[in-house]
Formats: sequence, C-alpha cells, structure tokens
Amino acid sequence: MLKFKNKFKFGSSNIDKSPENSQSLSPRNSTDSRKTISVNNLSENVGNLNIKDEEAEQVEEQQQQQIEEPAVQEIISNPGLLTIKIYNSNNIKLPIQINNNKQILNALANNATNESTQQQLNNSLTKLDDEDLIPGSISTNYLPANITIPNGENLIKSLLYLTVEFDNNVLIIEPQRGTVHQSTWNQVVSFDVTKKIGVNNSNFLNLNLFIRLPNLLIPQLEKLNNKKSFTNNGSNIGDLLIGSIKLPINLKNISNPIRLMNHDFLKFNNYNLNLKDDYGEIMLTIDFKPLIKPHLSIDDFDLLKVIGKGSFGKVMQVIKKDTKQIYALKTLRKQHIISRMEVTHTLAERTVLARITNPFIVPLKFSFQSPEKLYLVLSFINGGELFWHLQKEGKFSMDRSRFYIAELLTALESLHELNVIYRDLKPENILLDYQGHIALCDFGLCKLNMSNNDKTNTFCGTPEYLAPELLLNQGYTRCVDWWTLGTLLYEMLTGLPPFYDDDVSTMYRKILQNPLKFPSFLENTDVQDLLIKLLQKDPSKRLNDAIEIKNHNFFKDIDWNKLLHKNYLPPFKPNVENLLDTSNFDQDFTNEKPQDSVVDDFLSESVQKQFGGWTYNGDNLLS
Ligand SMILES: Nc1ncnc2c1ncn2[C@@H]1O[C@H](COP(=O)(O)OP(=O)(O)OP(=O)(O)O)[C@@H](O)[C@H]1O
Repeated sequence: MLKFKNKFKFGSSNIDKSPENSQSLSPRNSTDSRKTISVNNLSENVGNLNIKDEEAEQVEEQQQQQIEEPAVQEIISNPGLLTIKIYNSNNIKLPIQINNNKQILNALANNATNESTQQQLNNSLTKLDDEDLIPGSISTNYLPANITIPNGENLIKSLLYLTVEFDNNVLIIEPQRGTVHQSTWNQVVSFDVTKKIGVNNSNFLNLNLFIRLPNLLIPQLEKLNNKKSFTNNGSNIGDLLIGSIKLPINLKNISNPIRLMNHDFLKFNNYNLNLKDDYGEIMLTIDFKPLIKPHLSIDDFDLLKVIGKGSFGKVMQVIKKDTKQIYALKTLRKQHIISRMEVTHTLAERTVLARITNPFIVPLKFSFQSPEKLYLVLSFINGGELFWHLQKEGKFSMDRSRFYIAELLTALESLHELNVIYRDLKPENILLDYQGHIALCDFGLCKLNMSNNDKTNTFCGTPEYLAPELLLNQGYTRCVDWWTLGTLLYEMLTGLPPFYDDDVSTMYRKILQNPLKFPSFLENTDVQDLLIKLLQKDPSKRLNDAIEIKNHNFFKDIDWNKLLHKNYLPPFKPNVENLLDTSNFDQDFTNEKPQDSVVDDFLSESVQKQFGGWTYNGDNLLS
C-alpha cells in the first residue's frame, strides 16, 4: 500500500480561500490522503485572512474551556480495573444448519488440538447420519473449538472465538480446548475503567461469540438467508456470529474491591437475527478493583509499533504495562503546536474526547504530558481507515454506505449535543474497528461552545468537503457537518465527492455554483432525496437537525436504539486476527522502530501553562 500518510495542516500562506486563486491540492485520483486545512498554522504571511478574529476566537475559547464544565449526564463510575475470567462454555448451538461434508468434518476432527477432543469428535462422526444438512443445535458436536493447522508448524487456529468489549475497548480471546459445543477457555482479561463511562453502549460489557466456518460447510441457502449473520472479508472462511451477551455494569460509588459475578453462567442471544432461543452459555467471574495511578508517563507503556503520523507527532500501538491493555498512543510535540498556533485546537481535541461517550467515536482513556510533549491514550482501532477500504473498492453498496452514515450521524449528533462542531468529516478520519463498526478519530479541528445557531468564521476543513458558506466566508454554523455528511455519502456511493475536480479552484467554483448531479443508478431513490437535502448550498434550506435526518426515508429500516447498542452486524468485517494485528496499517509506518523520540525543546513557564488542563488519568473529567 503506497500511501502518503503524513497528513498536515496548513494555513493561508499555502491556501488562498478565494475560489479563483486556489492552488491545486491532493488530487482525488492519487493515493494521497487529503489534507486538512486550518487557518491557524500560519508560519509566514497571513494572506488576506483576518488573523485577529482567529486569535480572539482562540483566547475566547480558552477562557470558555476553563470556565465551562460539561453537563455530564452519563453514569460516572469510579476508576479502576475490571477483570473478567472466562472458564468454560456449554451447549453452544449454531443459528444455522451446516453442510454434512464428511471430508471437511473428518479433517477438522483429526486436527483438533488435543487427543481426547479428536477421539470424541471421531466417535460422534461415526454416528452421524447421511442427511445433507446438520441442524445448528447438534452441529457443534462435530466441530473442534480449535485446530492445529496441518503443515503449519504447530500453528493453532481457533474456530471459536469470543470478543469482550468494554467502553469501546475490545479484546479477542480463544478457547484452550474442547468442541464448539463445550469448550474450556480459562482466560483472563482486564480493562482500565476511567471515570467517564457513558450512556448508550459504554456501560455494558459486551460478549460476542463467533465461529470461523470453512465456506464448504456453509449451505448456499444459509448464506443467502443469513446474510445479516455472516461477515464477509473475502476469504474462504466465514465469520458467523453465534450469539451475544450484553451485561450492564454499574461501577458507581464502588470504593473497595468487589466481586460482581462469581462463576455465573450467562446465556447467549442472537439480537442480530432477532432470535429468541439461547445459543448456549458461558461461565464468568467479574471483579472490580478501584485504583488510580496519580500520574501516568510514557514509562507506563511498552511501545509496540508505529501505526500513523499526524501533524504534530506519531501514533503508536502500545501496551500498558500494568493492565496489559493495548492502546493507540498519539504524541504531539508542544513546540510544533505553539509554532503553528494550534493550542486551541489541540486542547479542544483533548476536551472533546474526554467528554464524549458515543460508541462510534474513538474513546480517550488517558492523557498526560512531559515538558516537551502531549500524549493521548486512545482505544486501539485496527480495522483500517475507511479511506483505504474505499480506495480499494472504488465505491460501496447502498446498504454499506447507509450503515456507515447512520453510525456517523449518531456520532455527529452527540457532538452537536455537546455544542461541538466536528468540521473535518472525511474517510481519512474514520476508522473501522475489528467488527467493521465506525470509530471517528482526529478531533483536531473541533469547535467548542457552538450552540444551535452560533456562527464561527475560521476557514478550515478539507478542500473536497468544504461547505459553500465556509468558502464564502459568511460565517457558518454546525450545519457544515451535515454538508460534509452528504459529501461523504455521495463519495461512498459514487467513488468521488460531488463537486470533485483535480483543480481546487475549479472545485471550489463548482461547490458554489454547479447543480448537484447524480449518476443514473441514484436517480429517483431515497438517497437522492436525502443528498439533495444535505447538499443544499444555502445552509438555511439544508436539513439541520439530526432527528430530521434520522427520520428520512433513506433510514426507514433502521432501529436507532439497536444501532446505538451496536446490535447491527456490520456489512463488512475487516481482516483482523487479534488486537496485536497491525496488518491494516501502512507498512511504511509499522516497519519503523517505535520510539518516543528525545527532543530538547525549551518552553517557558507561561507557554507550559497553556497546556495546564491536559492531564486526564481516568479520575478527573477535566482537570
Ligand atoms: N485510536 C486509534 N487507533 C488506531 N489508529 C489510529 C488511532 N488514532 C489514530 N490512528 C492512526 O493514526 C493516524 C493519524 O492520527 P490522527 O489523524 O488522529 O492524527 P492528526 O495529527 O490529528 O492527523 P491530521 O494531520 O490529519 O490532523 C490516523 O490516520 C490513523 O491511521
């Protein structure tokens, strides 16, 4: 994958906002990520922009940040460590029938990882009748939980696996031995609990049990009927969701270690298929230990891989030494932030991330600083950028586009509820998680304290996604986010943003003047109607309310509550082996040696003071 990932922001020294004079930027047909523009990073001359306004805005924002505490509606729990022990699973059934393909079943049985399972499976197989299909309720008796890959140098592959998710952090675990019907797991996982445990998805412990089924065992009919249950990543194995458990966890006011569950059995349901049966059970113990480490530092983490580069530093995959949790660590060099006048945007990113609790926004776990750098510890999301998937496939199907846009819509809605405008929606800032759900990242252009009709003037965004009112420098409201949502939907469906042109000045002119055109396959569809309403050049005529957009016919089949609980199975599952897997990241980065580079910048006390409220150790919402 050849991709120029070193995205950077630049100011009006590089860009003239008048449509006629703009220079050409990041053509869409190249593999470059499109660049975010922000008027703040003015290193040389400031062109024709009113820098005074921007400075005033920064000062005002900084003051407001210090004064205004968010209205926190979410459940607040004590920070600490949540530990889940998984012992065994019993009576697991599949929600589908499988092909009675003796050759494959025998091969799987003979490669079961331990001998007693091999014998047990072979015994069962001798009694299996010759019907073409095996019912889901008994099929698991003929499948091993894990196998040793033949000629794979003792490589073990699990057919069964469980994802354990808490506060948008996911761990993938595999059983030790047994059949799919009854397996021994004996696995322990831990989660760092921070104080911000929100509404919606994040105060649940979510367990999803999957099976990797060889395609030859999946009947054609089941593939068609159960499209919703299979996720497709193009390989010869289908990942089938067997069932889920959603367990509400309330850690409010717990100040001593406590056992929340003790060897209890929980039953799997299949919400996705709306099936009422249970699909077996799993035995768990759950413990919570309140603890706070007053100050985190880079020494609390082992650095594993470089996974990306941002404007001010690197993003690395790291492991937290005490809890063994994998995270993404974003480093930002203070000197760069100061010299590009990006303090406000940087603090806004940290503030928004610490406040927000939407399941489709990458959660911030901790933030800390050294004299030279700022650090953000985020959940590690490893399904790859939507940008990369879109480039690979050219465009997405209607269903797939609808799914992503629906999840993003709720993310933007929750930002707007906090009076935050996102301003930089584009496929480069959207990550897919291991299941294929959206995780919006990069909050470096957020604008805080923007209630419904408040206007701002800062010229920033990404050329292809700029709304007309922004180009006209007329001041703009949160409505720009709905324009960018429309642009993104159009790009997903057609492969290009609506007014795309290789030449940026022509593109700006088109955004301002050209009528919206549709390819024939979109004509007279619900999505065409929605796009027309989102891509209204006059913001006063644009759809301007998340509820109104949600109620549009294009989303008529979406149950928004089910969506918010992540109970829709994504239409596409990225290839992700486990949480250590970095194969969806650019090798140019992952081949780099992960290190926290030493810099000897000297910053005066008054400059350091500007970063005062940065630290977040899981106990404070805003320090
Ligand atoms: N939580 C995360 N999990 C996995 N990868 C991440 C995460 N956050 C960021 N990345 C990777 O690092 C890259 C850079 O991160 P990000 O976009 O936040 O940096 P930035 O400095 O704000 O970038 P920009 O210059 O575009 O504003 C992302 O494109 C993504 O590939």
